[in-house]
Amino acid sequence: MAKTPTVFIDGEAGTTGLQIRERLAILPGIAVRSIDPARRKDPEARRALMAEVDLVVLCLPDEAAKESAALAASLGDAAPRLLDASTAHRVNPDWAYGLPELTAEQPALIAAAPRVSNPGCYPTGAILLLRPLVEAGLMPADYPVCVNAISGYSGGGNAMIAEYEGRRAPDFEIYGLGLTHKHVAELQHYSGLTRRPIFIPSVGDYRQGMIDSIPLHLDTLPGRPKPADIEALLAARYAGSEYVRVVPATPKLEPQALNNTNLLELRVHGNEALGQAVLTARFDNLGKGASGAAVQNIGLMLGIAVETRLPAAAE
Ligand SMILES: NC(=O)C1=CN([C@@H]2O[C@H](COP(=O)(O)OP(=O)(O)OC[C@H]3O[C@@H](n4cnc5c(N)ncnc54)[C@H](OP(=O)(O)O)[C@@H]3O)[C@@H](O)[C@H]2O)C=CC1
Ligand SMILES: CC(=O)N[C@@H](CCC(=O)OP(=O)(O)O)C(=O)O
Repeated sequence: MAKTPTVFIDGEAGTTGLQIRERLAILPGIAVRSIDPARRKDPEARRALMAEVDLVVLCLPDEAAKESAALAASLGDAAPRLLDASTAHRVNPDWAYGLPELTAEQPALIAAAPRVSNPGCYPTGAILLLRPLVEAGLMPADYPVCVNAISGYSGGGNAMIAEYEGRRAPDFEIYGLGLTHKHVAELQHYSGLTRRPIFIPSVGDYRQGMIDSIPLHLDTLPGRPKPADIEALLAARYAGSEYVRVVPATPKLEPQALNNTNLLELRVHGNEALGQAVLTARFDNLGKGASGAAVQNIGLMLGIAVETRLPAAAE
């Protein structure tokens, strides 16, 4: 009988790590190995456990993720495969980008890669909206894109959760107004844009759920497409996708409807007479934006079927 693959989640007590652990706990095809909590930041203890497992999932701040990747590399031939949930390696060509829906080839690249970087929450939705348009020539690569987004406060990890749940944070705020948010690099790179997009995130007083929205003046696009043309392009691109769905436009949209799932909905809200449209992507920042996506990638990397929903949502 084939050996059950083993996984160590480095950072399993954090927001993302905990949700990956909960999802993996119900899978019979994977054995999760945990570190002694007292030694969870001890490099030697982490390195020793890395040597014993097939796959390490990094759910750490960027600097700690880089340190962990170096610890794994120091094991040479005994190094485990890595899946990094942080921002540290997302545009590093030595790491596969863990967005299986990016291209037809991406699932096979992820399945074979020694190192995979899980995408950022905000870029996941924006890339899935933009890349097909750029590839089809419907949007020029140098188009001046603006992405607005809202996240639940769990997107800021344990520190932001404590601020909101301790009533020490505003009900709503926009941020990243220096225009240098850490997600812009991967958003631009994997969308295929040559001009740096403007990205304006915001966070509200609710735990989880995310919407990216991208306004378009259709008369500035080649061929002046109608909203229905864009919707048809996206629908054809994601036909048959297990998790990404193109669904009808709605006059209003709230961000929490897909929580605890790995689903992502794309919409084209448009007004043909005005020549304007807004593209939206709705998903769970902790689901397809983090832990659900990580479990999807773990399934591809280990070649096993996985359940990407949280156990409560799967009932
Ligand atoms: N939350 C989200 O929606 C998303 C998060 N991510 C990314 O996932 C990663 C983890 O984020 P998140 O779970 O939100 O963060 P949290 O702050 O909730 O968790 C991080 C965990 O890492 C631990 N940790 C910190 N430094 C070390 C270290 N040197 N060695 C071992 N453990 C360490 C922390 O312990 P302690 O608290 O004791 O310091 C904590 O348990 C980040 O890179 C984040 O950017 C990605 C997508 C979405
Ligand atoms: C609300 C909030 O603060 N969100 C975080 C993004 C979530 C995150 O940490 O994302 P990645 O690890 O995927 O890059 C932020 O804007 O920095």
